[in-house]
Amino acid sequence: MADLQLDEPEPEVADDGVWLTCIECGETFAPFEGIRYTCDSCGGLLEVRYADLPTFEDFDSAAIADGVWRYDAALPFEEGVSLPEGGTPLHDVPRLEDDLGVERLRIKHEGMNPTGSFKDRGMTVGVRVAEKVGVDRLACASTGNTSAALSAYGARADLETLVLLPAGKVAAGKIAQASLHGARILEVDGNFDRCLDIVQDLADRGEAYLLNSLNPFRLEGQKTIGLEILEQFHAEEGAYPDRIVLPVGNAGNTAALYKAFRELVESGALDESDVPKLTGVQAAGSAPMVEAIEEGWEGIERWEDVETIATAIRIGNPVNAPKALPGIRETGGTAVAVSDEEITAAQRDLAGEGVGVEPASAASVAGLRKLRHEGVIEADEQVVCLTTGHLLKDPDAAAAAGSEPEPVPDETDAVLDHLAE
Ligand SMILES: Cc1ncc(COP(=O)(O)O)c(C=O)c1O
Ligand SMILES: N[C@@H](CCOP(=O)(O)O)C(=O)O
Repeated sequence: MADLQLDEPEPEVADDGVWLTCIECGETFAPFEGIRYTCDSCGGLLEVRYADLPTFEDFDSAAIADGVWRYDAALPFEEGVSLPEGGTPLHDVPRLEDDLGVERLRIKHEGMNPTGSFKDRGMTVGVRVAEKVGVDRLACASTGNTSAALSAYGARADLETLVLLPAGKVAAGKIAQASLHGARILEVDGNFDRCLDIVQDLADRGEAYLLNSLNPFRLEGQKTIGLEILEQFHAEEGAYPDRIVLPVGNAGNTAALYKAFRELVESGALDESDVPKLTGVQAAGSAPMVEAIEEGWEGIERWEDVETIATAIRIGNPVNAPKALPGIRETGGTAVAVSDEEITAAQRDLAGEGVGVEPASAASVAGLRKLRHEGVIEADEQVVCLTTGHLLKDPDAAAAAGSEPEPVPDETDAVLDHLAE
């Protein structure tokens, strides 16, 4: 990794060893005074910085199952608004591992979080910050999972929650969650990126506290995915994974995992050579990050028209691209686009090993298959695929990918006859 950029001296604005730094111009800000999501001077993305960076010994609670707050030494607080979250399984998938022909394949299933996706890890920190800075209303744009998580954590904190969703493009389970947790749901006649434009406008006008991944505190919670993978994999396999393959939408996870690894390298806990290669997967119908990597561009170009069965990653303007593109490049990773057919096939592959995921999550395994086929990922690699959301999030996609129920009469003999057919 060329430039870790984490070694700046603690600025005067720091609060208890925590501050915000602009990744573009380096300006620093007090973390909890005033509300800002981007740099006042240049509009660049902000990153949370710490005077003390942790080593693995600082993660001292008893078990991985303790989840996000096991990693409080890497976070701005000792506790958050918690349901609780994290501590997700790292599944073995022996048949898929064999079929794909890699030395080791494990599945980090973030669908096992309280609202069924990794977003909970970000919200436990983000909603805690909302409490600290004292806001009346939380808001997000969402392809579904962010809204489900924000609604639940907003309800937990007893804060008003507003979610803006692209009309007709959000899976049923996610709308049901936002609805029952009591969020006000606005269905926008436009795609996710337009919803986020509007939420940013609302936030700039002081109408709501934005809790998309543009909010740097969200990514602090999501860092714990990377910390957990390293600890779990090392405990069970005796080494760190060579590569982490993950679906990419707004590119928050790619940015968050990269930051987790940079901080560990900076503290001396992780050797640079042990940092896993971050490998992003997008749906072919919404792949601006893949385009930027393939073309060698410094930044992405926004895609106005996006379409995919994986509605969670139907995103044409990934806001975290300035943090995530270096994450992919500096770790020696890559990015690949997969078709909807490849995504559905991977969803079936995972389900066949008992791991139920939504389409966007299956993109990681589809991407691994494609890169393995192309020889980019080699047979001797130890790989973790991140599956980001639970199968029940999108029951329609699951039913369409699965088998049809077979009608039978209510007689045992008739059932046996049917089975014998
Ligand atoms: C299920 C699921 N997978 C993957 C993603 C992409 O994650 P990121 O936006 O962090 O790239 C999202 C949302 O963006 C999601 O909801
Ligand atoms: N897939 C996301 C899109 C928004 O991502 P965020 O991480 O910026 O909140 C969703 O579930 O809405």
